[in-house]
Amino acid sequence: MDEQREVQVKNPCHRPVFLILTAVIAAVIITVVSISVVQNKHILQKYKYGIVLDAGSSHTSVYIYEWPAEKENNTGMVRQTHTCHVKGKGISSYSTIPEKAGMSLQECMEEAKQKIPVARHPETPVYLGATAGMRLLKMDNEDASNKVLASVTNSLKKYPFSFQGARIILGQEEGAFGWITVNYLSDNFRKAMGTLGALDLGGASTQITFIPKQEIESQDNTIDFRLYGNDYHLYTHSFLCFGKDQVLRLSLAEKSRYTLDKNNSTLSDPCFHTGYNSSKKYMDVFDTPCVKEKSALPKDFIHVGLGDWAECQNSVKKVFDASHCRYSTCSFDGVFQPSVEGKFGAFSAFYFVMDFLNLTSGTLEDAKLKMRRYCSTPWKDIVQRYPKILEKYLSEYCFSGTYILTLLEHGYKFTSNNWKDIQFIKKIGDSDAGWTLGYMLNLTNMIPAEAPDVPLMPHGGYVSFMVLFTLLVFLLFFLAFLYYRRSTRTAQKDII
Ligand SMILES: O=c1[nH]cnc2c1ncn2[C@@H]1O[C@H](COP(=O)(O)OP(=O)(O)O)[C@@H](O)[C@H]1O
Ligand SMILES: [Ca+2]
Repeated sequence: MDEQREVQVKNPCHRPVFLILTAVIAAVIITVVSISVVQNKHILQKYKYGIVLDAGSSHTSVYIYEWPAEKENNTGMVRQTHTCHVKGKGISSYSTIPEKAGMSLQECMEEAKQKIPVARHPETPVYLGATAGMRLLKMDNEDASNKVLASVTNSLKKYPFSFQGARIILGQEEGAFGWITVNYLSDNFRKAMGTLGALDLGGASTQITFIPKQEIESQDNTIDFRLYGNDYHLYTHSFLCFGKDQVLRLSLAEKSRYTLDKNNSTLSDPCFHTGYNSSKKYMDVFDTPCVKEKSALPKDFIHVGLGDWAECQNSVKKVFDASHCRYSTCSFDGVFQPSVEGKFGAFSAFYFVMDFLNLTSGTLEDAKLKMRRYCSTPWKDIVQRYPKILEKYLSEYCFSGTYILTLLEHGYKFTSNNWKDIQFIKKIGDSDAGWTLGYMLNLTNMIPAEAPDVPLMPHGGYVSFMVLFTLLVFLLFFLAFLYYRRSTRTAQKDII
């Protein structure tokens, strides 16, 4: 008995008080750690979806976006999860059979139904934005353009989503929302450390948008945003008829005035490869409001290539009218433009063409040299080298590349010095660069004017802090206990 009592005195860990204390501390640690892990962590990650149809002049694409429901206002949370390219041409090509415009969207919309969870269908917004092809159709035949819009509206209403409207967006919106997209995806709004200008090239129009250093002298070219607590004063301009397909028509129309042969049936063109020879129709050139002066081309003509880059550039330059400007500086056609400033993202056809021609890096001089070489390559060699590329695209790359270099250098006034500031991009992360994401973010109010309140520390940091803090408390208890034990032993020894 005496021995047992002695052991109990020697080993205070067996004291009930100590055991209870240890249990309480352990319980406290487990509780604190569990609470910190669960706190702020969402039990189920729910996703929301949005669908935007980009009804371009050449074709329509359907984009599906996804974002975590509870992080709606955090920048960079929305990503593109699926893209569907509608078969056939753009909706404006259905002007004589408008009912087919709506039908053309069915396949991609069925695909969207499969991709988005059924439970989310009713709350998923669907937007259709039509760009320059429909702007031109409206100029030409407003009734036809209304019928095409009615047809796509009817078709989209039949799906279980929340249809939010089909409309022709303004050129300024196309430019500004493209700018929002590239800056949102680059996380520039949160960082607030400078923004990326946006250059979009389509088939029927082209847009330039950036924050200039100079004052914006024309009201038509300004657009203001307040995003995440910062004010942005943008310069933007959309050039209708300066998309690459319309400029090709303009330049063919121009050439037809002086290069037709005696029989008026052969049109010689320095922007097409030697040996290229294709039968085309008068309508292919003149059936557009962009070509104002209709000339003497016959109903059918032969388009013949000359493969001469320098001559091609001379002919393309004629498309830019630099004869008048009522501001301190202009790009072309009397449009005000301040000096280009900062870095730019150039996407859509800027990317397709420059990527194909291998011109997405290097100097402006390199690009010109490569173009000279490429345009002088005979057509039969080009066809042999790229057997898988669609002939329509392939035959036009010499023209399109020349047009892009001329637009950037002589139109927007980029120079050899700031050429490197243009980045040719298709995607940023998973998402395509283009106006659609910015359009949806704006319409769903997903970029707030003021920066949302953020917790003091991120979730991971908060958990680590709580764990370390609890361990520290535990250690202090332990040290206090050691100190208590040592002092009781010393007291016992003193008694003995
Ligand atoms: O793979 C490609 N190579 C070259 N051009 C392409 C390719 N894919 C699309 N494009 C071109 O990109 C342009 C897209 O224009 P879009 O249809 O968006 O017109 P818009 O923006 O003027 O309304 C068209 O000129 C189309 O031919
Ligand atoms: Ca476009």
